[in-house]
Amino acid sequence: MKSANTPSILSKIIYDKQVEVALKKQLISESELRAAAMFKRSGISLSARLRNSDTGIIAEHKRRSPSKAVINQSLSLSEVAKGYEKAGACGMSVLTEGKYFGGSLEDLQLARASVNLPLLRKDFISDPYQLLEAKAHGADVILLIAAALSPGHTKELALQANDLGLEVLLEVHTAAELDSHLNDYCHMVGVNNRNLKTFEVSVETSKSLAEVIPDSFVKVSESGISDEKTITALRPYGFRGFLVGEHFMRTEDPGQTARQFINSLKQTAL
Ligand SMILES: O=C(O)c1ccccc1NCC(=O)[C@H](O)[C@H](O)COP(=O)(O)O
Repeated sequence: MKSANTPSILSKIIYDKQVEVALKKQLISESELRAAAMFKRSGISLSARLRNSDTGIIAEHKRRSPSKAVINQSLSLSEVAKGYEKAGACGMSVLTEGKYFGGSLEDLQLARASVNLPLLRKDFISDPYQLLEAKAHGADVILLIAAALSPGHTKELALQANDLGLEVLLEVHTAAELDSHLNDYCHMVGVNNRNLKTFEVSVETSKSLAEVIPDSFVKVSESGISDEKTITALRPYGFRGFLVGEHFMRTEDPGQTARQFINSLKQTAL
């Protein structure tokens, strides 16, 4: 059993990420990142797409994870991205964390070159430098995880992201995190159904937090979604976005799996 002093997986990931960012800052300066062609690009709004969608799928590219180890390491990211776009996903989430998820910023850049979907940089962000990286590699949205940041830090990063033309998805696990961290620079609130200490997944987490998320923010349910019924059960709670990773990525053709999933959702929306 873990003692109270055992660092959680989230604090380990954040610590490693901060070390990595400190090294990267020595290799690539902020002004080099700002000089990237992508800096001139106008972002695509994921929140607007979710508000106007009957299905609301944000399809994720995820090779492995702390909870599942290997999911799928043999796919072409470009083919996965094109498959998701063809399937009718509202947006794509690209895990750019390397050590625990097997992703990279090159994955984000390749996704940008492959599709016109809004792209979420899914990573563990605690430094403004990472916002510049996200913009320079073609992201439209960044994730801020309340459990990993103080409320003040969250607000600062969200404001800086907005200044770069990036939308913000704030991830919460509890009503207390929502209460302390939500600010006007966020566009979407993602309720993570995965407990990052035990890795247990329960969509009840989304249901229980739905009513405390103000309607001005797009509600997104994240993790552990593997059937259409879960989505039809979450819609009456006001959820408009559904982040799906493993369910698509564990198949040989994630785009095709996403297409069947989205088509079946469209049938139920009729
Ligand atoms: O997925 C994990 O094991 C994990 C562990 C620790 C921190 C974050 C983690 N996942 C990131 C995500 O938020 C999910 O990739 C995303 O919500 C999709 O979840 P799923 O559909 O269950 O793959």
